[in-house]
Amino acid sequence: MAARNPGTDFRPDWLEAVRINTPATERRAANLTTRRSLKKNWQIAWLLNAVSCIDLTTLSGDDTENRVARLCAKARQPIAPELLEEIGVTGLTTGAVCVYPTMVAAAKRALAGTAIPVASVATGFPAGLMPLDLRLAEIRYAVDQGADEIDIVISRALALRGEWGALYDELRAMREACGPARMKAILATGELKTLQNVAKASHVAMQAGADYIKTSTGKEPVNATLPVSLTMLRTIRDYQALTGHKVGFKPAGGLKTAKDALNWEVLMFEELGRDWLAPGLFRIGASSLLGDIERQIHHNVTGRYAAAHRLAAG
Ligand SMILES: O=C[C@H](O)COP(=O)(O)O
Repeated sequence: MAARNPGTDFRPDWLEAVRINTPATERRAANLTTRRSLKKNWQIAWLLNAVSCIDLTTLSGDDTENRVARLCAKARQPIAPELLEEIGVTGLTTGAVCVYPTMVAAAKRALAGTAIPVASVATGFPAGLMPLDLRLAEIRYAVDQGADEIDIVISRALALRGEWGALYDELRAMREACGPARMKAILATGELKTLQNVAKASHVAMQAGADYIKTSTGKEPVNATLPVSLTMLRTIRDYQALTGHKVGFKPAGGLKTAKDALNWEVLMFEELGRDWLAPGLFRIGASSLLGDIERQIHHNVTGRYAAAHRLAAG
């Protein structure tokens, strides 16, 4: 695990220095994913790495303890063992599981004896439209239930009004409420209107001590995109240059295909380097990505596509 980001005092001067060239960002994001083509063995390695970085997620109104237990079984054994045996891989798990606060205890029980962390969303996920004291209480509840990581949502209204100091204060209080649990700050970038706002919100979250910055809840009309991710990765790079602290990144929402996973890994590698390709600094938030990755690995290993029912991951 990477050392935690302690955050800094609020530094509005760092926000004022933010400059975004939107067309150039879009071009770079488009080029990055077309340039690199991965050979079969490398593709298997990158796909396995992606699995180890997945926050395997269920965030549905009809979640039950049984569904969470099934999700945790997949987190423990994300890829069919006979496939892994063929390529000599052991001990592969997902990066974490991610659930609602009332499901944390069930997830902890189902993952007992493993090192797989349980992440809980909190702070009135997904909209965050609750009084701050209730949002903080929800964080404390989830930590008390055993959550190792907390995925909080930012107040979009504060970002849209440019009230960055107020946003910093809220996020700092959330970071404190998290205690030993790592904090992932969800920016809900699809609702922030401009890349400039995305970059500024990223800075504020890191200054407040976020351990990861995360694009989306999965519930906005527009979730993770490559240009938004590129913008966030560059603020992570700036923040490291300014403070020496490494902050993680979590794209989330709508990532469903092996190709998506590879695209985001390439983006991480090109912009931040190898250190950011491990679960301590990279997570992929996804409820329905694992199945396609497993199909792709099966295809690369055996030369044919498996019928969906033959694979452990749905
Ligand atoms: O944080 C994770 C997201 O909820 C996952 O979104 P998804 O259901 O579109 O994969």
